[in-house]
Amino acid sequence: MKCTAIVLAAGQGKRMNSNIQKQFLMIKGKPVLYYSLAVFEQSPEIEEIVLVTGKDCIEYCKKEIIDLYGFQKVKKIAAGGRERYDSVYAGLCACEDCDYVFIHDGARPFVTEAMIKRTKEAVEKYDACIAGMPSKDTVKLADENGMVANTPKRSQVWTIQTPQVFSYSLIREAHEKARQYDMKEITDDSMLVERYGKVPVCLVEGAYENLKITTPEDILVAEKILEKNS
Ligand SMILES: Nc1ccn([C@@H]2O[C@H](COP(=O)(O)OP(=O)(O)OP(=O)(O)O)[C@@H](O)[C@H]2O)c(=O)n1
Ligand SMILES: C[C@](O)(CO)[C@H](O)COP(=O)(O)O
Repeated sequence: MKCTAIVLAAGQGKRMNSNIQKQFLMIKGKPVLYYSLAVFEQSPEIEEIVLVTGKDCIEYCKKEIIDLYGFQKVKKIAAGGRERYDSVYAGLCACEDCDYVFIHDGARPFVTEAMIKRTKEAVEKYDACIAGMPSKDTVKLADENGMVANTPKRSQVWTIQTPQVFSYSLIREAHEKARQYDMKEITDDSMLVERYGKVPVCLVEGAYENLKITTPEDILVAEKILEKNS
């Protein structure tokens, strides 16, 4: 079974408020994007990596990341799109003969081999699975006036991460279908399978450390995690 990782690095990082896109910011001397690529590169489960980045960043990624760190499994670099789902779709179109696809945010440097193994086992059984963790906080749903509408039971609330792993045909078809409609509320790939995929999506343990670098304080947390793990 051929497993391909699509690593997303085409976002603008507006919430980071930095003139360098967050996936290229340095943490402990290496770009954020390096860390997840290195885990997929080393993983015996992953045969190929498709990197998705901005059209203007393809040359930079080739020279300063893929060649510099010697990533052999990055077989394709695709140009991403305006929204995350456009970039995922570009990645899916660049995959060749792939059975399972691991979709991962390049802005999440702390994916691990254990997560890859757990999601691989789950996808073989269910065709669709996503990494996440039970919510540590109570979550409220708000109404349009900023008032509390509802409190879901915390034991049923998970915060969702990547990798999100699917059988290739299932996620490709879900994306094709969704592209016929308004996708503005779509923030992850699981939502497309939930709507169009007709199979339940399995939740798999990720890690609280598997944070997405989103705002400036996340860089400080990421540095601390790297120090602890080194
Ligand atoms: N058009 C896009 C938007 C996002 N991403 C990627 O998807 C991941 C998660 O997205 P997010 O944290 O929302 O990144 P940005 O869109 O870059 O951030 P922001 O929303 O703050 O602009 C990141 O690795 C980002 O590079 C992408 O490849 N293409
Ligand atoms: C897919 C995702 O990482 C799940 O948490 C996330 O939804 C992508 O980024 P965003 O911050 O929601 O745009």
